[in-house]
Amino acid sequence: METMKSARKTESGDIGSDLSEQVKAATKDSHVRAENTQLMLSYQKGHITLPQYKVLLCSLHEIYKALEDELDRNSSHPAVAPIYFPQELARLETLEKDLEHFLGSGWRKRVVVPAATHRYAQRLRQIGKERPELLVAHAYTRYLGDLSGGQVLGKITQKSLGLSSQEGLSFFSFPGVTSPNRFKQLYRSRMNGIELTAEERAAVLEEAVAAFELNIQVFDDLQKMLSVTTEAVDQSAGNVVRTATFPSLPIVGLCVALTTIGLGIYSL
Ligand code: HEM
Repeated sequence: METMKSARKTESGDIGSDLSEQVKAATKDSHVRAENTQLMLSYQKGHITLPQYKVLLCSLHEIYKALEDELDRNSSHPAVAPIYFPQELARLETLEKDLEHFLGSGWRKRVVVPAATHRYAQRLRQIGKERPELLVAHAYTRYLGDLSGGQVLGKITQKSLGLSSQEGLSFFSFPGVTSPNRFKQLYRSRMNGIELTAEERAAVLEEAVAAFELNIQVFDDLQKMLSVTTEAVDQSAGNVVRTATFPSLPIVGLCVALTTIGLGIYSL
């Protein structure tokens, strides 16, 4: 197997031959773009509202359902097994708990996601079937992002929504991970141990950039949905959350009655 020794130089120095370093370098610009989407900027300013957060949870549910279905199905694939940590990382159940908390027991019938979320989930299912070695790019993008920004975002969410307890915030909690930094190191070393041909490695790097792009598109789609309402509020010169209709949104089974959306956010 090839290990691709050619190192590129950046302002921060040698990237080296480790997959984890190469992925980080390849997605550096995409990360800056993701951080600077309007939705992420709003989130960081603490401008998230409950209706907005519910819509975000719906999209995350769709994404993690596809990601974790495919990781589970391919858990013994040589490029998946080393980075398969369902006990420590799985988010699907936490999202379901949070959705039930915020939307009630009928939440499954009330989820709506924008087209970009649907495309993201489709991509995950496609590579899970056709090129499972690319799943590492998606798992890296979501889970290492969750572990990196999760604690801070959890606190911002709690404050923004005025929640007095941790209820509804399971998504940000990783009880199986004692130290996110140490776990990230372990995860990177597992990534670095995956044997890939040069072609596969190049495809993983490309897929990681695509994974960030899919996230950016989800944020932008959510932002567009939310801005419909913002305009309505602006016009009424009030602070009341208005009814918003999104005729182009495909309904994915369940949903948030999108009758009350302000503006919104992400996760990492
Ligand atoms: C509110 C916006 C965001 C902020 C403030 C933020 C901040 C950060 C910070 C501080 C780190 C740690 C960097 C380091 O350890 O060197 C990080 C890492 C990371 N973030 Fe974000 N992030 C944001 C959005 C996102 C999004 C939207 C994604 C992808 C969906 C993402 C994916 C990642 C990944 C994969 C890492 C791990 C990088 C690595 O160590 O290889 N982040 N982020």
